[in-house]
Amino acid sequence: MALAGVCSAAPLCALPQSHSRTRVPCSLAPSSRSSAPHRRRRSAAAAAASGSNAGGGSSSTAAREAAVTKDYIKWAGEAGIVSPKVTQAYFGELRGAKALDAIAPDEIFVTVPRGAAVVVAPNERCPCPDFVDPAFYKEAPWFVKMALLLLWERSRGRASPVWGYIEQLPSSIDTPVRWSEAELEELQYAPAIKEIRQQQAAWRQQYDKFCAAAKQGKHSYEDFLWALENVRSRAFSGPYTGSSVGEKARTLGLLLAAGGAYAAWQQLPLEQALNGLISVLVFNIIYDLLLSKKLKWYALCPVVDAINHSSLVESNVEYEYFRDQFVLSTKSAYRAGEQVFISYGAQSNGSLLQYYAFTEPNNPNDVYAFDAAVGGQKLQASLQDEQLRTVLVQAAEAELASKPTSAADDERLLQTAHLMSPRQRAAAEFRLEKKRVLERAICRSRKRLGKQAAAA
Ligand SMILES: C[S@@+](CC[C@H](N)C(=O)[O-])C[C@H]1O[C@@H](n2cnc3c(N)ncnc32)[C@H](O)[C@@H]1O
Repeated sequence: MALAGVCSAAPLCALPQSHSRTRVPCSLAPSSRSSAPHRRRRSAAAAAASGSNAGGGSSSTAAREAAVTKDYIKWAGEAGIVSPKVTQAYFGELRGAKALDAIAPDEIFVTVPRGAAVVVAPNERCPCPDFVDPAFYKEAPWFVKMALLLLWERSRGRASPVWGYIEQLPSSIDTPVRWSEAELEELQYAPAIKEIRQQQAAWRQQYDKFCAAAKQGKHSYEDFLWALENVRSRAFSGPYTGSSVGEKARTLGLLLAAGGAYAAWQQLPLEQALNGLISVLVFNIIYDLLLSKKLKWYALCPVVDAINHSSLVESNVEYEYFRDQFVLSTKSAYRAGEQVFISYGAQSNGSLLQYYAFTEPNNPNDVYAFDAAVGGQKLQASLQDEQLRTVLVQAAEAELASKPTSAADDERLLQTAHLMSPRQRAAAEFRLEKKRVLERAICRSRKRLGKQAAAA
């Protein structure tokens, strides 16, 4: 899931009202209805307790999962997370969040203090220099930094402030980064296969670098994947707003102490020295809010990230600057007992499969990219609308015809999905949706061509 764009629900000039809701929106970094291979993704703790990673439906597994959920809820409360209207629940095989009470549109129903989240901020010093070489941390991309933080926090066990969160994370997500070449080919979609191959190579490279930079113990590639997959399927990002007000207040305390000493030394009236210091502080805050929007920060927000995706809903994860907390609201209303959804952003099925391991049926953000050359001829920029459309329709039809299976074949296969491996099933769902995107585009274009011909 990526944290989004622009700033603040409250106007920036509202700065002096330091308890106004100055918020910065976030979105889930690069979405129940699909049947992803990892649908029943047990928590690391539940899997460890049974000594296996495979999903299972036994009553002892259910009991362990219930215990993990109970621990998680307890931990969340102690960490200051406020979410009285939602709880973790299973919807078939898929874990998600259930409304315990009616949730109104725009109501804030989850509040997560920054201290209960795992955060990567720009230019921040490596928080775990005993765990990994800070030089590697500094140069690593944000998702590797966050994966390192997860591994570090996990290694601390109950001493970690986020142990309750880490315990309930899925033990494995089985995104296509783990798939073999033959399994990837089943996707029947070249752009996705290419991206996943690149990701496989890049993650391996990062792992090798991590092994060289690790200062504590040995870490398997499986451990590294666990962390990266959780990060890529759960993190939010947003415009960076600088250090929190709490940190600013501590800085102010130091400045005041220094200011007092300075005033004494210079024989200046204390007030005058403090005025200067306070304006420095205000300037810093204004600077953070106004100028640092382009810098991004990333957060794993417990409870918020327990909620599944639907591209049919609108939701907001925002950071309240002055309260130093993340808050969640949606534009939808939910009744008690219903599954709650949020949006991870406008993501195509390519990115949903690659990072979240599922495909959303009828995803309005799905696209189909292909090389539109027909009969060896490249498209001419000078083609008129109608000609262009005709060529595109032909190219799209040729593309569909080139597939090893038709949409009807895939639909038939999926009728007996229980006979397929989870990866085969995920691949079939994905390629069927891609074919539907092409078919809809062809159908629309043919209609338009028909109208144009009738009008001529
Ligand atoms: C942010 S987590 C959401 C909570 C997660 N289901 C859990 O058990 O912790 C994102 C993951 O949830 C699953 N997920 C979210 N929305 C889904 C959907 N609409 N259909 C299937 N799986 C979904 C995917 O496995 C995805 O990687």
